Order: sequence, then structure tokens, then C-alpha cells
Amino acid sequence: MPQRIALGADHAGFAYKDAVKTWLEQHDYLVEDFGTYSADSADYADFAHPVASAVEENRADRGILVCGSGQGVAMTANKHQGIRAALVWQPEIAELTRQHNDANVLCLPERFISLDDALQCVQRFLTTDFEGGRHQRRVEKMMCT
Ligand SMILES: O=C(CO)[C@H](O)[C@H](O)[C@H](O)COP(=O)(O)O
Repeated sequence: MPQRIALGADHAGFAYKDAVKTWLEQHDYLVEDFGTYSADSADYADFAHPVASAVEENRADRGILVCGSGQGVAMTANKHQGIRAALVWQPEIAELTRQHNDANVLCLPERFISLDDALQCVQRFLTTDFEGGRHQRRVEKMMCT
């Protein structure tokens, strides 16, 4: 069964969100796009909350969020129980945050990363497994549930 991906961005992440959406569809992921749908100014929390809720409520397997710096969407998503949203700016970090932190939401900073790197981050984030072991204990200590 294909992985279900919840996608969201504000105006500063709109262009990369659309490119990520195209990449995901080309690679047979099931995408739910929570907006924004234009480059008009918008508030990142209006898109980060629905993406985080979709993952939290198991309507999506993973979330991907984009804003200018990646910070606003990450902070917002991490307000949700069960969400481990990671700010990622290079592919190696995308891999590490899956292996060690079991991140379930990827947050990308459109204004500080090339599109090529952003797509590589998406690919590594979606194809890297959590390592468990000592990292399982640490993730459990991180969570408030
Ligand atoms: O990076 C962001 C939040 O962390 C947002 O995407 C905004 O781009 C940032 O806050 C700047 O806002 P602006 O309205 O684009 O100047």
C-alpha cells in the first residue's frame, strides 16, 4: 500500500511544496495537499496544524511542511502530541532524523535550500527506517504521551 503523505506550506514554501507534490505523485505516493495554493501571503500555522493533525490521527503516514526558514512550521507541528517534526536542510540530516529520532514530519526551509537538495531530503526522509535500539529509549523519553 502506498505511503500517505500530508503536505503543507505558507507563501514562502508554496513553490517547493508544489515541486514536492509533483515528485511524490511521480513516485506513487498518495498525497493530501493542505495548501496554501498560491504565493499570496499566508500564515504558516494555518497549514502546519492540519498536516500535523493528519499524522497525529493516522490519516497520513508522514507529513512534509515548507516555509521560508522551516522554523515556523516545525514549531507549530511540534505542539501536537505524537509529532516529531524535524527542521532539515541537507539530505544527511533527513536520513539521521529518521534513523535516530523517528521523525514523522519533515520541515524544509525554502529560502535556504536548493530545490534539488529539498527533493533529496524528501527522498531520504521517506525511505529511511528508524533504527530503534538505544534510539527507541531516547525517543520515548522525548515524548510526553
Ligand atoms: O519562515 C517563516 C516562518 O518561520 C515564514 O515562511 C515566513 O516567510 C517568515 O516568517 C517571513 O515572513 P514574510 O511575510 O514572508 O516576510
